Amino acid sequence: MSTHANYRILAINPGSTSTKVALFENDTLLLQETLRYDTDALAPFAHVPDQYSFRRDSVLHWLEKHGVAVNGLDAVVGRGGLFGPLESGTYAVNQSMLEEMRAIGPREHASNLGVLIAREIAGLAGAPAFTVDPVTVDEMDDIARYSGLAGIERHSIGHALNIKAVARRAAADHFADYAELNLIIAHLGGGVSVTAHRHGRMVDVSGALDAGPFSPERSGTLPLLDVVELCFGGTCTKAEIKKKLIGQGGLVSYLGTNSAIEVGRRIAAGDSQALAVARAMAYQIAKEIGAMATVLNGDVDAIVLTGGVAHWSELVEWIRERVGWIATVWAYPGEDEMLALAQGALRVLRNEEFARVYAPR
Ligand SMILES: Nc1ncnc2c1ncn2[C@@H]1O[C@H](COP(=O)(O)OP(=O)(O)OP(=O)(O)O)[C@@H](O)[C@H]1O
Ligand SMILES: CCCC(=O)O
Repeated sequence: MSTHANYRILAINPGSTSTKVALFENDTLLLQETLRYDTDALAPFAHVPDQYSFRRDSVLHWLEKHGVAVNGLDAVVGRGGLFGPLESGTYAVNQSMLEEMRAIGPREHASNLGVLIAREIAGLAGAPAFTVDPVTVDEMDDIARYSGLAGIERHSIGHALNIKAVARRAAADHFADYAELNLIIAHLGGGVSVTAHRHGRMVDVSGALDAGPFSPERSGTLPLLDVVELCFGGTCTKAEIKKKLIGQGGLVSYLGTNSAIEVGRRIAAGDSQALAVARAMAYQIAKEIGAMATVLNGDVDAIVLTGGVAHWSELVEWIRERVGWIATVWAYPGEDEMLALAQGALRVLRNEEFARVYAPR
């Protein structure tokens, strides 16, 4: 029998067109929904922080609809956000975080709203607000920071929340501790992050937004001089170029869809272009995994594939064919970021971990 108290935890995960909400009792899911917003509903907001009240109200309405009393919550945990670089862990939401997440500018990202909404609802509940493994978790080795041009550094931006949760889960499933293993973990979602983990630290990250393999909707690394031409060719604005690279790159640019499921269907129907592009995406992912093997000096216990695209068994096989010689490949398809958020909060509520304090570096 458990000796723990029971904790009610609300988890909030804002994505570009939806906010996922979930209510947990400890790590048991009680309710979950994806609150989807029409393009029209978000269109009036010029900047991500402008969506704050609209999204907060949608979460409050959801709680009301399900008869969930706000003052019965023991913690609220929001996904974050493009903070400055920080260590992996659970953070108590503080003023520095709120200020950074309210800022308008180049670091706007839908997940920035997670801690803002969490802090306000936690305030109503008289409960703590947390965030867990934000997208800027940075445990990179210093050597990995060099880009090749003084003044520009490589940065650690990726799917840290799911990657860290899967790392712990995969290690436990194989009777090991994450801190004992050397792993390469690739999150294959709308964006792709390929990461090297040395004994529990994520020491290199391919860069989910602007580098690494192409993905369903991102271009990844591109030939630089062609990008310079694109920027100064006079045909696109800065915002259009960013959108081309981040929302309309990868599968979208080649095939007009960000759905790997749709690409699989086209291949099954004999579409040779879809097959060539999908094989190229697998090739680039495998190549980045190979690069991460060198980061770990070839001492790799396992390669872990996760995220929605890891459901695609054919693509997983194409990757395995190229990297299987490095280490065994474990597939953990999908993601459970809501559970990862709740578990991060729970570790702190149960005093298994301290809540970290964010201070911009
Ligand atoms: N069963 C499946 N077979 C093939 N592809 C799938 C399957 N399920 C989901 N996908 C693909 O996974 C991709 C979305 O992955 P996921 O849900 O992890 O991404 P996301 O949450 O939108 O973005 P990100 O993970 O970058 O934050 C889509 O291209 C989708 O078509
Ligand atoms: C940067 C990682 C999260 C995302 O895909 O936007």
